[in-house]
Amino acid sequence: MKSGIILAGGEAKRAGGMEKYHFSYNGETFIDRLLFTLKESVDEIIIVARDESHCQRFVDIQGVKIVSDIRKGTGPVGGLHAGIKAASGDTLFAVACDMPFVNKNVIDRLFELINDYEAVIPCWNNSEKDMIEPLHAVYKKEALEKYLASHKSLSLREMVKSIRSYYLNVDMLRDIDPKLMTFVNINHLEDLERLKMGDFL
Ligand SMILES: Nc1nc2c(ncn2[C@@H]2O[C@H](COP(=O)(O)OP(=O)(O)OP(=O)(O)O)[C@@H](O)[C@H]2O)c(=O)[nH]1
Repeated sequence: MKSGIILAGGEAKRAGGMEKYHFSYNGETFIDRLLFTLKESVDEIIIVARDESHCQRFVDIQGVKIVSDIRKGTGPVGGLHAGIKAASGDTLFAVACDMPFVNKNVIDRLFELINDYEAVIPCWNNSEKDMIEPLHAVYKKEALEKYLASHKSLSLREMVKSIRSYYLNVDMLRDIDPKLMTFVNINHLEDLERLKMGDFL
């Protein structure tokens, strides 16, 4: 069984404390766009809010589990921790809520490639960016549980290092997402303006 975990907490300092999941593109909120896409690829969806009162913002959404951080203030990895505890799937797609163009075919490809690995993490190996995409990645729940249970202070980077990951060069996804729009993420209000101007398209 596959789970999708949407991380919706955090402080969004770079976006002036706004709720990034509620940003919109083409009249659709980011969270609605994500839910629409994830429903096609996973068997259950979990939204991880920052705390109980933040959970209330999502209660009208049908057919999803809503949980909040247990280890509060620990960033995205804390959100993952709470999401994993609630997940019934053995494999999961973890995604940030600030990604408006997440692509179903890309998610399916990441799930297909996991085989005996503990994670499939897209990575940029070129001049555009030199980074990995752990918040648009597929993980085996068991591997994350092991890390999270045995570490008092949580670090996404450390977690990723400690598991057996397949780092998938993003160029391998261009056949299904030529401009790699799936990885666009909106962290700053200026990014949102650029999105509205069509800069990312
Ligand atoms: N549940 C939960 N989600 C988080 C937490 N921190 C970040 N996120 C989510 O993880 C994703 C990536 O977050 P970042 O952009 O790194 O951090 P942020 O707090 O949203 O933004 P900045 O304050 O600008 O760094 C986003 O979808 C956030 O909503 C957290 O502590 N708990």
